[in-house]
Amino acid sequence: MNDLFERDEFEPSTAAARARVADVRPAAYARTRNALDGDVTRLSPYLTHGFITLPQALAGVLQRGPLPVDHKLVYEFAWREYFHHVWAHEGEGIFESLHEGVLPDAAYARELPRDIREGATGVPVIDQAVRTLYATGYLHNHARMWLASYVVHLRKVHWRAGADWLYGHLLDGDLASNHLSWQWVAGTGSHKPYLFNAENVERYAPAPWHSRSSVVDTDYDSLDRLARSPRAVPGGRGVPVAEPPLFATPPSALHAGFGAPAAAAVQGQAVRVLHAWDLADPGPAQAGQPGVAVFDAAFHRRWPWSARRWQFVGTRLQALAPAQRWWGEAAELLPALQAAATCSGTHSAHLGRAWKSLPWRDVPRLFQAPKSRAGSFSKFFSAATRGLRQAAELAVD
Ligand SMILES: Cc1cc2nc3c(=O)[nH]c(=O)nc-3n(C[C@H](O)[C@H](O)[C@H](O)COP(=O)(O)OP(=O)(O)OC[C@H]3O[C@@H](n4cnc5c(N)ncnc54)[C@H](O)[C@@H]3O)c2cc1C
Repeated sequence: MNDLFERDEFEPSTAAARARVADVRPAAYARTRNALDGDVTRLSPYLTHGFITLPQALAGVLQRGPLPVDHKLVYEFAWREYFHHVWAHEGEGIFESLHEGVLPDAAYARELPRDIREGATGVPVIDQAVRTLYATGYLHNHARMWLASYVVHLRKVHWRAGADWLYGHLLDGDLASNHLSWQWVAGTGSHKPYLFNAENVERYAPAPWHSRSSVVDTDYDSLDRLARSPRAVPGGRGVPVAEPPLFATPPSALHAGFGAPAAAAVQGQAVRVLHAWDLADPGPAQAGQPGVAVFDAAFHRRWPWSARRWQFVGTRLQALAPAQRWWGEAAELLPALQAAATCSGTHSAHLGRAWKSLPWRDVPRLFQAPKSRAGSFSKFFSAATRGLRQAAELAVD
């Protein structure tokens, strides 16, 4: 494995998130963002887990100079909100194909083959991506697109199997961005399949990723024919790497800090309710309020995480809610919170419907989304930026 991504240590603090914002160089971003060693922000774990919001991130970037509203960075921020807009309208529907892709759903296998999970396909770009994912919990957007395209269009594995696997290993795993991006690559959420070849990899990735003489070393017409044929290309026999385990409960080192909900501990107090998607510093109104961290066991049974992600989230929650970290079903956690005089916090769509009963504030949005479901990203973006010229005219914080 090359050491291109070894520097990707994600420290679970808002100082680290702010430092990443301070490092953003918008002109270089726009010019180089497609390259694996390009000037991307690596903000995604912090955005997913609510260390910082998109309005705050953009405000930080704009402190160093104005940007037009259609700047590439603003545009990429908008993808995140677009996917959440689609999730808000489609709900559980995002976990099914939004429409038929190049082949019917039944043409794809429902399990991810072992050689892909073990980074042993023999196609360097794929095996490098899997190793980087397991080593860092982060992948550049282009690497995610290559991986998803290979899984779906060449190996004929259903996008859902790939999406569930990738979600578990990412530090920034976000159900809307992840599952809808897989659908975009698969062509079930877009109008054509995303395909790539060895030449494309050579343009944007370092030498160890180059994949000449492999199945992707061909032209786009041939790739399109492969994508439209129900026959999978054969798997590989490369050198395997162990897939890190996923955990539906916090691994033992962290588990010690979690307890059953304890109504008596919050009786009559004003508390800040924290969860994995709201890891921001306390707002002015919350200063001095005790934090209660809640983990909804049903969510984690359905969506297990890597030890790295548990560590990232768990360490931060330990700092924010040193005394009360509750683990249980929503039906136990919510009644215990009712003992508090008031509860403040920020909602996340990752928490189930039951959690809507708390008096949360909504996640602050940068873009004013259209009321009805936008049929495409470009429709969403034009509706949300109509009449605006400068990024500063968005809802920056
Ligand atoms: C198959 C696949 C799976 C993905 N899964 C996730 C996921 O689970 N969580 C996640 O946050 N992103 C996901 N993405 C989107 C994108 O790859 C990551 O947001 C991006 O690579 C994160 O790195 P960055 O912060 O350096 O991005 P930058 O390029 O620096 O972009 C800045 C921010 O803009 C947003 N953004 C940029 N590109 C996209 C995009 N295509 N879609 C949505 N938001 C975007 C992210 O919040 C990102 O942090 C996925 C993309 C693909 C193709």
